[in-house]
Amino acid sequence: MIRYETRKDLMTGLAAQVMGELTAVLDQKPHATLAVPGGTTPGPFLQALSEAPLDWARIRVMLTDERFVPESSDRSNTRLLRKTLLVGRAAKATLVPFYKEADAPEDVLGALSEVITEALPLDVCVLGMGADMHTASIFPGADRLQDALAEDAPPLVPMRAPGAPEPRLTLTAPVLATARHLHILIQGDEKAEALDQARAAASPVEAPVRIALDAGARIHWAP
Ligand SMILES: O=C1O[C@H](COP(=O)(O)O)[C@@H](O)[C@H](O)[C@H]1O
Repeated sequence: MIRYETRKDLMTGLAAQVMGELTAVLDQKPHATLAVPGGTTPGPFLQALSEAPLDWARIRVMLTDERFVPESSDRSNTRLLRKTLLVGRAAKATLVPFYKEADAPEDVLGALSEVITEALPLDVCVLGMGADMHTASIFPGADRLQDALAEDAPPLVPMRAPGAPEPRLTLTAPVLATARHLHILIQGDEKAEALDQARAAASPVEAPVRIALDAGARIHWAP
């Protein structure tokens, strides 16, 4: 685990690492795909990354997961992305959509899966984690947990869980675990304790963040 002294150091330090990884990827191929989390943690990291001197026109940006709410909602991860990352230099990046208006995520699953699949595999993936050890929108006790963890899971699945107030769409374990560069971004003692609990857990069924831990993700933490 990389321990930063302050949350500011955490956000700028991770942004610098992601910038380095994206630079190396773009040296090797025409396009790079970056996946980032939503939620309450990553805002300052996304802001720091938006100023990185990268050839953003060659970068596709997607979320690791989305709450099934319109962008007008404060709970929209897409809204967070537009306000923090897709500004300044990074405004030239291509946003891979994770939401389309409909009654239920199942109604737009086919269309979204198509565009998301075209942008895979992930070159760089930054994941968040909840205190309940969920990552992306793969929650313990979720209705389609086993589907999302399966080796042959499709890239995207809808998810409903007791701890999630709205339905979700999430990237699945095979997509996350095969990202070329994989990071977990967390802060605070509660998350550090949850991570210890996940390390001790029997499997990703109990602690979905184990998908990333077992795949060798680098953990970035500050108090
Ligand atoms: O609901 C979500 O939760 C996780 C963790 O979010 P945080 O607010 O505890 O930082 C996040 O990684 C995920 O993208 C989001 O949809």
